[in-house]
Parts: sequence; structure tokens; C-alpha cells
Amino acid sequence: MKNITIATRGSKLALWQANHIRDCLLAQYPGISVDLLEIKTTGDKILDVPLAKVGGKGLFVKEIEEALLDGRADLAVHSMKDVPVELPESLVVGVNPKREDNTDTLLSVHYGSLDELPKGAKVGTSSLRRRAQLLALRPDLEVLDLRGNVDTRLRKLIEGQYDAIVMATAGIRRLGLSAPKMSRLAPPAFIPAVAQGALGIEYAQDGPMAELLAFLNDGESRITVQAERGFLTGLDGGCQVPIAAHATLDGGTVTLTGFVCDVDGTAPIRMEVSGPAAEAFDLGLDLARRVLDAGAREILQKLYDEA
Ligand SMILES: NCc1[nH]cc(CCC(=O)O)c1CC(=O)O
Repeated sequence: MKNITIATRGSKLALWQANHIRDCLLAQYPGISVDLLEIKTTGDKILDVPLAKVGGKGLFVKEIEEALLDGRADLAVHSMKDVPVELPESLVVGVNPKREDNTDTLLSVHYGSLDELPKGAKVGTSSLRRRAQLLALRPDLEVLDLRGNVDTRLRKLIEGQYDAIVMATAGIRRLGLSAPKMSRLAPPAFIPAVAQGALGIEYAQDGPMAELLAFLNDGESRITVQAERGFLTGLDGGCQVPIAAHATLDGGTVTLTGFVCDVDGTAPIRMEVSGPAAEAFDLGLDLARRVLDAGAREILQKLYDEA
């Protein structure tokens, strides 16, 4: 193939990620050309409603998958965190490039850590997972909605609408963003979202992309993402519920921590499992079953009924 088209969202982060993969392709295959096709997704259009209330899975990928299915694009670069567990039948996310730091970061103008925030401080995030874990650690905080692209969120912080905001460390690093004070919110106290920090490349299963893109896959990233997505699959959860997971790989053994709690941070359920890397996805499914039996079933049912 001489010309390759990458479908991507138009946000700064999405464009950085698509351009990163474009650069990798150009370096690997001198002489090819790579174009970006920018696509506006439902998630990009609905900016005034908290994501948890918009509902539905795959808000950031559906229109992009349509471009893959009708041949307008050859591949799509996604934040793996935004990719639902169910894909259209003929498409696969067959490649996970090397993963960035998967933690969250607290950004603030005045406060260098969660402990330093004054009583009742306003913290911005629209993620139920971040909200719940913030409240579990600091029940006094006032957690407020915060939508928009990564740079919009940072602007709202600097303007003084919030005492602090929480964003994925990966997005901050990729865009080279900073705030006067930054501190990492990391496991075991603060568990990341499933697949946070990972990219996923989606393409038609039967086409030439699998072979062409194979060099971009990172084995360790693929395995940790598989374990975490197994957990998400077993919980039948989208990003609209407080679900968190964190996998690590040591030799051939993957260790997965799974976490579910109520939206106010109460009734936390945290469990861990270890097993062979080759069974990463099934380990995640197993852990989900155990977490459901330990009380997560009631928590999630309540949230889905309200949605
Ligand atoms: N839902 C938006 C989204 N999807 C992926 C990232 C961050 C980058 C990543 O996790 O790879 C973000 C922004 C954020 O959560 O702060």
C-alpha cells in the first residue's frame, strides 16, 4: 500500500496520537504517504451534558468505525480507554502500541496534593470513577462536572473555576501540558480507568493492515490492556460507572487489581488476581465474577436502573 488514511477525532490529543502513529509508519515504510481524516463523533458534538448522562457506549468511536467500514479510512487510532468492548464484526483492535503512564494527575494552581486541598475544595472531573475515588479519600470535597477537551479543562482551572482538576497523566504528557502544581494519583490509593494511557489501532480484520501494523504492537501493553478489558467485559460496564482496573506484567505473570464502588465512593470492592499472561483476558473475566459476587452486582444494577 502506498497511501494510508488514518481516521481520527479532531481534538488536540487525538491529533497528537494519530500523528504519532503516522510518524511511526513513515519511519518504518519510507516512500508511503499517510493522510489524516478528521471525524466529529457524537462525544465531540455533545459538550454541554455530563458524559455519564449522555449514556451509550462508544460515543467517541462510532462515526470513526463507519469510515473504516465504508473504506474512507484504512485504520483508526483510538485512546483505548474510549473503545467499547464490543466492536463491529469485521473490525478488530489488533494492535496496542507502547502504553504511556496510566495514572491520573491532580492539577492545581495553589495545591500540590490531595492532602493540601482545603476543606470543601472544588475539584473538577466528569468521570464517575475519579469522582468516587476522590470522595473515598476526601469526603469533604465538592466534586463538580468538567467537560471539554484537555486544553479547555486546563483553561477552566487556570481561570479559577476549580481549586483542582483531575486528568489522565498520559494526555498531559502527550500534549506537554502543565499547571503550577501537579501530583500523581496512583495505585493502590487511586486506580486508573481500564486501558488508560494505552492506544488501540482499529482496522478491517481481512485487509492488509494486520501485517502492515504488526511492528507497532507492544506485547506488555497488549497483555495489560487485555486483562483490564476482560474485567470490564465481565462487568458489562461502560465508562459511565465507577469501575477501575490496573494490570502489571512481571515475567510471564500478569497481576490485575479490579475496583468497583458506589458513585459517592462508599462500599469499595477491591480484589486482585494473578496468572499466566497468555490468559490475561480470562483472568479479567474471572476477577469480574468475583467482584460481582462480593457486592458489585447490586452497585452496578442500581446505576444501570437509574441511567
Ligand atoms: N475520555 C477522554 C480521554 N480519553 C483518553 C484520555 C487520556 C489519554 C489516555 O488515557 O490515553 C482522555 C482524557 C482524560 O481522561 O483526561
